[in-house]
Amino acid sequence: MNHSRILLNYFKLNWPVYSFAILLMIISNIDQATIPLILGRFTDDLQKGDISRHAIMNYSVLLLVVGISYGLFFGFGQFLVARLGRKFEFMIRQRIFQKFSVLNEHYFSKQGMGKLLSYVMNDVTAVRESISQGVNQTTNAVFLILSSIVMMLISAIPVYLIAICICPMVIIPFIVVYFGPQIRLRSMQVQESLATMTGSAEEQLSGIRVTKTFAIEGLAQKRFDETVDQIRDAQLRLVRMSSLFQAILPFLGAFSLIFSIVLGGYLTIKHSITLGDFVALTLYLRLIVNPLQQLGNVINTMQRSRASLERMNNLLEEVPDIREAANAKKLDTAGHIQIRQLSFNYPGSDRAVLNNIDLKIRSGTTLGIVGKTGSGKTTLVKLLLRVYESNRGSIQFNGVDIQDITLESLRSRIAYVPQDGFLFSTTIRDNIAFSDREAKLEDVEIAAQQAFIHESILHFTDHFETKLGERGVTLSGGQKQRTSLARGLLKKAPILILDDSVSAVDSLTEAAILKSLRKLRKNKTTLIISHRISAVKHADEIIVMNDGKIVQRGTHEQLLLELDGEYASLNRIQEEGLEIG
Ligand SMILES: Nc1ncnc2c1ncn2[C@@H]1O[C@H](COP(=O)(O)OP(=O)(O)OP(=O)(O)O)[C@@H](O)[C@H]1O
Repeated sequence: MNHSRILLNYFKLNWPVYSFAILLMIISNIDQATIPLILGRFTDDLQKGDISRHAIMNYSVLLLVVGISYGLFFGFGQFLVARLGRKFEFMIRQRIFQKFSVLNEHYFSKQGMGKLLSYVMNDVTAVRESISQGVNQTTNAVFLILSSIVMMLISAIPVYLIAICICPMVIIPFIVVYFGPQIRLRSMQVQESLATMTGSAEEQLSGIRVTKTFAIEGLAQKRFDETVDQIRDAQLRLVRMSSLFQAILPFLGAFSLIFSIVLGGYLTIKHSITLGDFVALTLYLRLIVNPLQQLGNVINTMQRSRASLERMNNLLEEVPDIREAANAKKLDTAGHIQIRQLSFNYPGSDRAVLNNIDLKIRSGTTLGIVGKTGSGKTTLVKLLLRVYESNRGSIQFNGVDIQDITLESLRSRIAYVPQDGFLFSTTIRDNIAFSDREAKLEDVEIAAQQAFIHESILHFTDHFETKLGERGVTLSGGQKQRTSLARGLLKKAPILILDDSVSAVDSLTEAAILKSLRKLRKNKTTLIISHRISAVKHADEIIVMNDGKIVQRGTHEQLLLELDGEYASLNRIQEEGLEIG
């Protein structure tokens, strides 16, 4: 896999601006490389003693022109490169987010939110910095070194003297080859530990309420501290290695200068070169040390960002587990839902969560699903929504296999109300009108009435415009569930799935909601998952699930007749408060 492809594509797309910026920087470096030459000539003129006021003036103006033009060219070139870097950052963040929206639940549960946040924040920034610094500093360094060498050759400094003085710096590429991979490995460890810390911070903050009620802030702190310690250790290992690498470069530069004063000084005394040449030579060598160090910096940054680039690239190339078939069709009518011999295990697990499920949900009927926790009820719904998919057995909507239906049309035909419906930090109205941002306030109000949350909303100062979340109102568990239910009802989908959606609501309100739903969903397909018999007893059919299998099916009355059955036991406990058999 070519990890640099994202960068290459970006460079290809923006090559005119990059070329122009690089040209500006090349000119600025040529400018800068003339300074030692000018100072060398000035020294020679000074030594000859025939320097006039006019000549001093000329040298001054020349240096001023060089300084100003250097500043202009260099500044504008750098600005263009930095701007392109920011554009890259912006574009990649958008692409990553687009990718997140097509990836499936399995990917998110496998990766963890903290890691994914770290991709969006740390990795993208690391790559952007490496592009900007890479282009700026590499261009500067390479062209300053080249122009300096050319200028030295143009002057009367003997080639052998230049070669000897530059000799110690030739070792630099070998040092880079030695240090590069080690720096890369250590920087990968830093990025990994940063991601772990972000994940831990995210988890600790999300669970802060639980932590506080259990009074275990100390334990939470300890867990977080461990991740910070990991970062510190990884950072220190990286800093040690990079500092050693960075220190060797100027050290070699100092060697070059020693050579120049020993050999150059000797040649000056012998009058083989002029004092001006000697001054120019030392100035050039000084001038070259910085760009060489810059090259080191660039290599360091590049090595560091390679790991980030690799992760970003892997993410962008991640193929969603669930994809639409090329010839997928829109689901026009939801129709009957037919499930045949459906079995399923979650990716990476060999435990069958669903086992040979055979079920027909006739269009316009209500199906009740009960069963112990972990018996596979929610999993069945996830397969109906194609959040996960199984290759054992089949699901058909209106006679069409689920895999031949477009994901958008499938999911827009189903309104799913989970037990813990997530509410966004926006207004109550926006939360309810989630599936249709253009919905009229009137429709939002009707949905709220149907979910029996309307009255509570009117108690808030801003009514439906009340903000929820961080800087807004916090709803109770039951209010949250009813808001989430209103969101599902507003969708007016042909299929409604309530997954334990009113479990946090008091019994009286629950009964009222269910009664109103029966009217509302008359002749519309509805699936009600619940632990309470009262929620499903009016359903046209009820299935009882146990360990991934349907162990009983029938109407409420039929199931009650099976006295030894799970359903009758559950009913006895709930209705009559009796112990199981
Ligand atoms: N993403 C997942 N990865 C692996 N296993 C999972 C995943 N989600 C659920 N499971 C497992 O699948 C089994 C069935 O879970 P499911 O959520 O379908 O049960 P449920 O009947 O809806 O339970 P409840 O009544 O408590 O909501 C459980 O053992 C659960 O641990």
